[in-house]
Amino acid sequence: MNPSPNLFLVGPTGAGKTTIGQRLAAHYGLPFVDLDVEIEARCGTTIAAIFENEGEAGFRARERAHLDEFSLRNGIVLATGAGAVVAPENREILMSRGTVFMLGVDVEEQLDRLQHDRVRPMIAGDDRRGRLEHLAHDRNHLYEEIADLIFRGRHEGVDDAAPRAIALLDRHWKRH
Ligand SMILES: Nc1ncnc2c1ncn2[C@@H]1O[C@H](COP(=O)(O)OP(=O)(O)O)[C@@H](O)[C@H]1O
Ligand SMILES: O=C(O)C1=C[C@@H](OP(=O)(O)O)[C@@H](O)[C@H](O)C1
Ligand SMILES: [Mg+2]
Repeated sequence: MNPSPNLFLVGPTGAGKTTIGQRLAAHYGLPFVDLDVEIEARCGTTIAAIFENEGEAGFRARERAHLDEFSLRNGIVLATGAGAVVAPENREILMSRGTVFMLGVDVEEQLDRLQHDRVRPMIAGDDRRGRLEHLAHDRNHLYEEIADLIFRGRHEGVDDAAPRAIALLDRHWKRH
């Protein structure tokens, strides 16, 4: 059972916050919220269009407001976007309002999983490898800093990853 109010998924793009998050929510019988989906629904447009029309700063402002709102719910599984941890106030919100579960993944695996993805603005354009390496350098230490527990992704399908993540969480909750 989940003794803490919320479960927050953080980690790099393509780590599986959205996909594994849904599996975790279904397993524990908790509502699932994906911050990016909520932002798109509320704004009536796509993340890519928000970046285009308002710049990254506009998206970050919306991300901050949505995180503040949804993290106040009780007993949800919430998938953040990979950049949500960059703002210190967001890290504070995540640490103080739930269990922070980091899903890790390395650049090689990200390139493989996201090879057909054309909608994520932070990795759009040339030199995707370089962009991912840069993001990893800037952000990985922030995920690790706020994480209550860390799941290390490997080259495996979601059907193998999800039960591993559940087993890790179960062990964590038994100890806390
Ligand atoms: N072992 C795995 N764990 C998580 N996602 C995986 C795995 N293997 C493949 N994928 C795929 O990687 C893609 C990116 O996952 P996604 O949930 O969108 O990541 P995030 O929300 O963290 O950016 C999805 O298409 C997902 O099906
Ligand atoms: O890396 C980032 O800053 C972003 C990651 C995306 O979420 P995923 O982590 O689900 O790709 C989404 O929030 C937005 O495109 C910005
Ligand atoms: Mg996602």
